[in-house]
Amino acid sequence: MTGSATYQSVFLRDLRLSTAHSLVTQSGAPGQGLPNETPTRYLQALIDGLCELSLRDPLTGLANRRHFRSVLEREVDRMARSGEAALLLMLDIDHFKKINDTHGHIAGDMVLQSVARTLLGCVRPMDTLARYGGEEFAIVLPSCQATYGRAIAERIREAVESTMIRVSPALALNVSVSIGGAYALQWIRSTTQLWIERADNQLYQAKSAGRNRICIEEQPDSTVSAEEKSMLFGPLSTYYPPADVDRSTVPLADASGRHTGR
Ligand SMILES: Nc1nc2c(ncn2[C@@H]2O[C@H](COP(=O)(O)OP(=O)(O)OP(=O)(O)O)[C@@H](O)[C@H]2O)c(=O)[nH]1
Repeated sequence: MTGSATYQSVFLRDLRLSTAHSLVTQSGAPGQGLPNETPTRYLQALIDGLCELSLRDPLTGLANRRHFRSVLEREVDRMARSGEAALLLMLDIDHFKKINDTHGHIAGDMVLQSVARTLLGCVRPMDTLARYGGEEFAIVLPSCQATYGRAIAERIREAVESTMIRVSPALALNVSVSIGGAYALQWIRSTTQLWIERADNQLYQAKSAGRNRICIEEQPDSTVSAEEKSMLFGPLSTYYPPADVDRSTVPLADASGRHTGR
């Protein structure tokens, strides 16, 4: 569900360039001021604008779930190569149904937009913030040391809790969020699905423990031996150094983390 927008059936025969033009110019996406010096430049800008739109959640303007999943895939890949820690936070607005039920769906939408703005103010340009579902948001924080994760999540929790949201001239609301977090493990090839499940599991615990709180998965002990590491990384290589090469100087893994023998 994506807010209170009225959905109409779309007939392919009715789709016109002018429809795409209106969509892009009204969205605030890049390409909003479409250049018209040449047809090629115009069409390229229009396509760029449509591509940008396809990655965004229409209500909040944040990355949508599909885009977030692809960012997460890239992050898992990048992390397997660089070995830098990355944190995934899943956030859910507490008792959001009550807001809809008490103040109406439009007020609920305004709360979602306000929380999105608050979250945007808490993250770095390199982080990706998405609306993951109805009242659920997700943030992936690359290069995030384990010691900082809780402090960042706490800053986010406090920022949401302390923001008053004016939904009408006579009414301001404030909401809280529960946050679950998990680090991608540097020495195990994680999958995005597993990573999300681990963070979601922490979110569930934050909700169960009373809401408006943070649960971050303990970092498992990563001081594994070189031998354990070599068993964890990929298939065993068939490469063995020639007999005259000192085997102790041959690296266990290449720059991409691929096992190279020994
Ligand atoms: N206004 C609005 N409401 C939405 C949207 N998407 C989902 N919702 C509502 O979000 C509510 C989610 O309610 P629940 O899943 O019961 O969760 P909750 O009330 O926040 O309770 P807890 O998560 O357990 O604290 C439902 O009432 C949905 O209708 C949206 O785009 N706009």
